[in-house]
Amino acid sequence: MASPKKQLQGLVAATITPMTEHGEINFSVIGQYVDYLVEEQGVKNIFVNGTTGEGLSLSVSERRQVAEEWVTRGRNKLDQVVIHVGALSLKESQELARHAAEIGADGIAVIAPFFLKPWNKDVLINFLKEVAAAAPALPFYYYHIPALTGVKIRAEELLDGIQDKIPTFQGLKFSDTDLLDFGQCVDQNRQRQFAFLFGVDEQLLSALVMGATGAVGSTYNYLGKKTNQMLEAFERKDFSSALNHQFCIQRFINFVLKLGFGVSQTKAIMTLVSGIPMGPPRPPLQKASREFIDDAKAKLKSLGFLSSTDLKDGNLESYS
Ligand SMILES: CC(=O)N[C@H](C=O)[C@@H](O)[C@H](O)[C@H](O)CO
Ligand SMILES: CC(=O)C(=O)O
Repeated sequence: MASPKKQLQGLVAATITPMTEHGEINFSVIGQYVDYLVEEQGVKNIFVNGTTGEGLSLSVSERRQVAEEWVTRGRNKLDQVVIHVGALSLKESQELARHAAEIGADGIAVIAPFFLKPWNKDVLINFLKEVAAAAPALPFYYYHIPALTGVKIRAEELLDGIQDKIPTFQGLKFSDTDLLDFGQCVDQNRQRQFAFLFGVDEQLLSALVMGATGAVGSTYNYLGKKTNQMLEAFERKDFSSALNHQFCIQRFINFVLKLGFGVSQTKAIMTLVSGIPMGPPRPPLQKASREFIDDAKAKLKSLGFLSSTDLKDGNLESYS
């Protein structure tokens, strides 16, 4: 069993993998990035090499280096560093799990393999179990993201009896809008000290009502402060303020979703708000358009997420 650790709570930023204009990983800005999250956004947990981090577009060697850099730079600054180690190859996934343990990460997360897919709960559990066993001292999180993996096995079903199979199981990152499934995960596991981490940032308040203990998301990179205000309002049972904060966040996310929003756009927005150059995404993804950036910038400004002194356009010069 994993050593009883402090439960993963509050906001977890799904980190972006910064890249150079030539498509190589830009390790040099990760130190600054850690400081930015902690000092400017009040976010002290990270989720590395996930969807936002283009984890599945990196080589195994790159994933190891990225994980190591975040753990090193985050030491004594971050509370927890969770590494996503999911891969299509069980061997690769196990290698990454072992590596996460070696470098002193605080946990590992795994998505369902999405090419040759598990067709039922037991088959999926078996795969996850083999990965978890490669890092027997690390808390294990299942990353449920059916829209991207195509694996629609309900999380509620998966969690039923999971600790018997995976003794290090510690929680769920739930990136889906099915609040019945999410609520039942919480309801049926109340006796257990699991972390229930919600992954749809624009609906977090509803998930808090349903029992979420934290959240992992891309927007906490740059809307962490605002989202923390929502969490605080919820804590003190000031639901009308909490709702106002959620609506404000929704106005931004709704706006960008309509323009077309994904990892590329997240990289551009983070560059704009933090001033730290995130660079382009890796193919098949393509850089966000100049038009997207102009529109997003105007929206961020009008919602008060970007003060005019924050504008660090220099880093966006390569967008055209
Ligand atoms: C599919 C995806 O990347 N989801 C992210 C995390 O799970 C979220 O943080 C979204 O980016 C966010 O909720 C906006 O839709
Ligand atoms: C959003 C998220 O959790 C991810 O990028 O994996």
